[in-house]
Amino acid sequence: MNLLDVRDLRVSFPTADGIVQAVRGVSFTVEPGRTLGIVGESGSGKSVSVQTLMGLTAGADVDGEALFDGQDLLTMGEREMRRVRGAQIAMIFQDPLSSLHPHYRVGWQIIEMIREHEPQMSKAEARKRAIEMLGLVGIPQPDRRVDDYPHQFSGGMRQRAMIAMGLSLHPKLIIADEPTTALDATVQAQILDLMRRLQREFDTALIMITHDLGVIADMADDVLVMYGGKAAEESDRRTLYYRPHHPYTKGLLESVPGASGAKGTRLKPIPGQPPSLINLPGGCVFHPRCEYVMARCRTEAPPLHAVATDESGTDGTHLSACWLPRDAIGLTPAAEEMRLAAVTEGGGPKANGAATPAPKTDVTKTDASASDAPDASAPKTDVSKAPAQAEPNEEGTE
Ligand SMILES: Nc1ncnc2c1ncn2[C@@H]1O[C@H](COP(=O)(O)OP(=O)(O)OP(=O)(O)O)[C@@H](O)[C@H]1O
Repeated sequence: MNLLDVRDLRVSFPTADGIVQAVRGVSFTVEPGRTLGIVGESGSGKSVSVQTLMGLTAGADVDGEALFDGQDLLTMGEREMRRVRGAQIAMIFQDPLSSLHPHYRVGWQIIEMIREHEPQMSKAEARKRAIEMLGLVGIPQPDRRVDDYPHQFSGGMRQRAMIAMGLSLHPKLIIADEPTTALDATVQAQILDLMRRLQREFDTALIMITHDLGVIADMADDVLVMYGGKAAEESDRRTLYYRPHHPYTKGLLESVPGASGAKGTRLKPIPGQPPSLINLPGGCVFHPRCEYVMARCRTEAPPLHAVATDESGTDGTHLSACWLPRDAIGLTPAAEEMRLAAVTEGGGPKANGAATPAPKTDVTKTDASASDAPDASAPKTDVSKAPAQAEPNEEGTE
């Protein structure tokens, strides 16, 4: 049974400039003990999706359903939500100081959190648990460091302390939002390793939000690729890396060294910028940047639908929101031929390796003032990290 079942989540923010449609109908599930990686460029709606689940998007208009252990997080009262937050769902952020208060000792903060959720526990017992947890996450001399202030810890230690705090109540689900982005590569690898180890030990489910495909390759069982507030593609990690269907996923893989299943190919950044979430382009939201754009892409938004999982067809677990043929998966010459043939037949310009921005007159607007040209307020592309080893960490390649 799914631990978390998010259905058709929609989140928008009314602002002076217009309505920011941050999340536009996203569905995903997380099973106990498994890791869902959510990946996409800056501004694709990753953080807003999970913050909404935790009741942390004040002022937003929210719609949809998010069943956690059968209970809808989106309709939960604040009191109930406070019980769930921390005890059942823990959040780990990029900046540990967003969780650790600089003026209080690290251990005291962990102890307070434990006692808030388990008031029957004595201070001494809670302190013992805090020391145990700090030891478990690799803080040296935890019985002494428990009395340190956050500034006495290095960045990596603070991140470890936040993980210790997150895990001290043995939550069923951890949501980690770019947990290692601010850390150098060695510390990042140690922290990810630690999270994997603890996850196995406690059988915790994990949602890992990142723009770094290397982190996804290291950690995720399943992957949700987001673009413009929507799911572009969903599958298990291996299918995503070796048999991507959506041109956006393919573009992400081709823009990161070592991430693409095709060896020896040249790096190719995705041209253009993500769309403004106030003025979304009509049709497929990715079409202004897509090298395989066809006539219908400019007017009809493709639904997320099952595409081929491998050569034998679909098993229903590989979903993509793209009009290209269902069998056009992967980075092989045969798949590329299939895509190019579809583009020719579909009335698009011949794909020549460069994005072909759609002419403005062709675009069906989502509202009267909409423009397909990304505007200045559009977030910048930031899937730019170059992980040393960005392939799925399992044996065998194809
Ligand atoms: N409170 C808010 N009011 C208005 N717009 C918001 C608010 N919070 C987020 N947004 C907008 O929602 C969109 C999605 O933001 P989100 O933080 O989810 O993106 P992301 O994919 O997590 O990117 P990043 O990796 O940069 O955090 C962005 O355009 C952002 O500016």
